[in-house]
Amino acid sequence: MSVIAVLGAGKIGEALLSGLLHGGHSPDDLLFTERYPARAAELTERYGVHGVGVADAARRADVLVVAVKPQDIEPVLDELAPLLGEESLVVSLCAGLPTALYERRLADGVPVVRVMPNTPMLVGEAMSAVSAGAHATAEHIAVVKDLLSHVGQVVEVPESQQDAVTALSGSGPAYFFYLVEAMIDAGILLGLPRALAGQLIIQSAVGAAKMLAESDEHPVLLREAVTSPAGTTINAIRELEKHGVRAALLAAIEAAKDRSTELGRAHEPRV
Ligand SMILES: NC(=O)C1=CN([C@@H]2O[C@H](COP(=O)(O)OP(=O)(O)OC[C@H]3O[C@@H](n4cnc5c(N)ncnc54)[C@H](OP(=O)(O)O)[C@@H]3O)[C@@H](O)[C@H]2O)C=CC1
Ligand SMILES: O=C(O)[C@@H]1CCC=N1
Repeated sequence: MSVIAVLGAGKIGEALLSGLLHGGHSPDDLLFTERYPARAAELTERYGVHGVGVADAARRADVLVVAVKPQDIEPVLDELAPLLGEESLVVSLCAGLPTALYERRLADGVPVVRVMPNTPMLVGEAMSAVSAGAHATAEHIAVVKDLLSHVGQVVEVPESQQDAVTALSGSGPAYFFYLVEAMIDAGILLGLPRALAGQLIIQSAVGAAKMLAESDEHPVLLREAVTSPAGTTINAIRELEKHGVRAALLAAIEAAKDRSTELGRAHEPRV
């Protein structure tokens, strides 16, 4: 099995380590780098995976997964540049950062695959989208797809769609958590105990997600089946429409896509 090093084991890096371990990877085949020794020690204790320096990771790993914040990428590229060659495989999870950035900064021919995953990776339910950079072959894509298939579903998309994917599925779990949080608050408003409101809404979300995943029916039809004539649901839907919730979602997701594009532009060469 290939050795995988996660550079920057924060929220998504840790989710990947945890997901891969749950998916059957051995801790001996995983490495990570972290800036602070206390964070590294915490991860080693939690997962039995070893923290190493970037040079060690580059030497020992077959696949280097970059999971630092886009704003922190420059020093990581400086460190990696003299260490990697065509036999390496770099996988970037960073929102907005194009494969061309890595290709400009790393040695000629280093293959790079851009991936947008999401945090349900922690429970083996990630949605990941992969795109090949200029030097990544079908074999590199197959390696990355296989890796990510241990922690959820994987699709391949043209890199030109990655900012939109980031706004939809990369950030997507946050929108659902936000809705659940607001709906639990509605339960509180109606006088229910918080624990009960939480149970009612979370199980409704799980059930609705399962129906969406397992039935062939369009979400509109699933919603219509809940919306009885002159019943309760239509009163709620009228309020959602009145408050522009659909338009708010369109605008919110467009704003997330714009930010992803902006994060990439921040690293374009100055002319
Ligand atoms: N969170 C999410 O849901 C998703 C995030 N992503 C992408 O993943 C990347 C990471 O995001 P997220 O996990 O949320 O962010 P975090 O800040 O939680 O994780 C980044 C980690 O990288 C560490 N780090 C920074 N620089 C270095 C370095 N030079 N060497 C080693 N470690 C370093 C940070 O340490 P320190 O804390 O000390 O700064 C931190 O632990 C981003 O690019 C983001 O766009 C993609 C999909 C989903
Ligand atoms: O908010 C962010 O920038 C990252 C990328 C997608 C999800 N979280």
